[in-house]
Amino acid sequence: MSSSHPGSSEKGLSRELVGALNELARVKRLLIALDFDGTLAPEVDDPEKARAIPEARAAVLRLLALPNTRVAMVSGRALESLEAVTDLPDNTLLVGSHGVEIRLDSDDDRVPLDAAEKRRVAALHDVLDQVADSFDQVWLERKPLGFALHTRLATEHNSRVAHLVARSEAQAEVDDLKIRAGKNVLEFSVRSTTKGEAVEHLRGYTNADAVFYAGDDVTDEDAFATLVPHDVGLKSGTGETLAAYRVPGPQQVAQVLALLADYREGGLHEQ
Ligand SMILES: O=P(O)(O)OC[C@H]1O[C@H](O[C@H]2O[C@H](CO)[C@@H](O)[C@H](O)[C@H]2O)[C@H](O)[C@@H](O)[C@@H]1O
Repeated sequence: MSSSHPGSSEKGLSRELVGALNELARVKRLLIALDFDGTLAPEVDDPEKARAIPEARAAVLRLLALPNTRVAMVSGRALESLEAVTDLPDNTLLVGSHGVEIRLDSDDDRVPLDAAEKRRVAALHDVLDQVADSFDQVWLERKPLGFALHTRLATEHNSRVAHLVARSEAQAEVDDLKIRAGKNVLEFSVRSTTKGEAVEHLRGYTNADAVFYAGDDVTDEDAFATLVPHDVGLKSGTGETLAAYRVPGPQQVAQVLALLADYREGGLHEQ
């Protein structure tokens, strides 16, 4: 099948990836699960200003309109932040805080914080707030169950030391923390859900026959690890990965999604 939608093409994509997308598009029920930052949206200094590139947004909207096709955003962001930056229709499934917060078709699945978790979040805040205050251009993003210590604009030295200090002081004060290193960020959570568990949950919820997952960061590897033959994993950018396919960044992720939409629309036309 060749591409038919204006703007979408197979150019520059490997033959293997194009073949895998063509196969994937033929399954009855398809789940397309997507990381946001670094995958659909280029990285920017202010997380609130991140937006999907127009081509990625257009492809996601096409996929959302297709029958038997569900689209999920799976992010480390707090759900509220993810809703704001993605600004997608209500039929988009949303997973925030690396799987802790989930918005499905009806009421969300968020598990409220118990008293002990609230105390641990407060203790974590006290420690990390002090660390952030001690370093130039290091700041703290609050999430329902933890914090992200951002060091994007700090010097390499300050970033490294801030991460080391934050990690050791947080672990000394708060038990059983989940700590994740991401791109210019160190994330702390009092619950340890992963994107892998989130994708498994979504696979069951949508009764998907196959899953497409795209992501760029270390935390996306938990999701890639859950993929089975017939699924397709796409790594955006550099770094080690379990994904079978790789593209340089959001522009090519958008191209892949547009092609998948082409193939899926074509297949449904034929039915
Ligand atoms: O799982 P993701 O959707 O990739 O979210 C991971 C983190 O993304 C955000 O931080 C990253 O993107 C920012 C905007 O481009 C950038 O300024 C920062 O350096 C990156 O680490 C978000 O702020 C975090 O909460 C997410 O966990």
